[in-house]
Amino acid sequence: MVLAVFSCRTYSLPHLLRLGFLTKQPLSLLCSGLRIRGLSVLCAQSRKSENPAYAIHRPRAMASSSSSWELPLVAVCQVTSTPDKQQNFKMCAELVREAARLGACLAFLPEAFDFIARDPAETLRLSEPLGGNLLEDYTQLARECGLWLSLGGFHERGQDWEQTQKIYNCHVLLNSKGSVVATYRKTHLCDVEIPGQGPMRESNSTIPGPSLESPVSTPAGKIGLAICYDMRFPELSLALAQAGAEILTYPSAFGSITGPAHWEVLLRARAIETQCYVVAAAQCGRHHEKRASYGHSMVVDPWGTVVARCSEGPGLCLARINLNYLRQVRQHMPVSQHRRPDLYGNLGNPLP
Ligand SMILES: O=C(O)CNC(=O)[C@H](CS)NC(=O)CCC(=O)C(=O)O
Repeated sequence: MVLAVFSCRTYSLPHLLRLGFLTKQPLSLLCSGLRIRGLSVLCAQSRKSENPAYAIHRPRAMASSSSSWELPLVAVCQVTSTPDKQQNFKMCAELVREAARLGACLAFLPEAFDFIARDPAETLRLSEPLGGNLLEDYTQLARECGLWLSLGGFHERGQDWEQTQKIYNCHVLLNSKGSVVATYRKTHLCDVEIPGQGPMRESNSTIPGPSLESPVSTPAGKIGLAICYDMRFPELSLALAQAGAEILTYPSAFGSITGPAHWEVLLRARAIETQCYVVAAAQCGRHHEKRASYGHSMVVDPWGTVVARCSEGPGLCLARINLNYLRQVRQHMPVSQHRRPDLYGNLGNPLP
């Protein structure tokens, strides 16, 4: 059951359908709702998913803002990657197409959306260069759907593959024409041993990226790129915010022990201290015998409120990005002007 409140506005039928509401609504109710001017219309939608394999969590209706429907809508996709690349693409493509149908201008996929392998040797074997078949498939998907894609962590064979035989964990941003607009290679690698979670030795297969990327303008706002474990380093998020980021992204494959303890706290802290939106698409469920992820993809607003979230299983959630709200938060509490680099130095090097 999804509730949507339309307040004090008249919407065209195609607009509503593009927003994804009312698609399963009896036409009579749909039309009666549309005819009423200057009134709030409350629509209850019970949506029996044709595909019970994943869940859709729609944005909360923003009854107080009559213009909220014009704000950019973003979709956060949650999947369970396995070593089967084709199957993973199928699942991701299905969610991206659903995101486009619901009116999203940008869809976020998690770290390791391409695959999660059983060991470093398999990771290296399955990896591809940016110019490979998998990225070509995503280029076509972005074009077909007409939306931007944040591909949260691609196992990339870089230019140095022949010498190093190691890869980069590369966050790729595609525009709606399928062109690569930006790449960021994960700079903090996750080499940790948490009791009960199984050791993570990312550096066995992966080289740390050499630099941060300047935030990128998208239809939803200026996006600062990061990946998963990077969220534990507030210096990085402050550097991105200082360089103009309005949305920070942390596509992730968070562990099942650190997840319940740290995931939401870290994401909300990054949002509050930078006064940015934070978007975190996550892996969920069991990838193979040896590995599982926490899920709970979410969008946090610049005040620290979780405005959209998935639960444990595959699916997507949606949120609207309101940059006026972001500016208000920054105006009311101008923390960036109160910083004291004379006491603790500049946090993070300035970006180019
Ligand atoms: O392995 C791959 O194929 C892709 N890379 C990952 O999944 C990485 C390294 S193992 N995972 C994390 O960074 C989890 C961090 C985490 O769980 C925490 O910070 O608590």
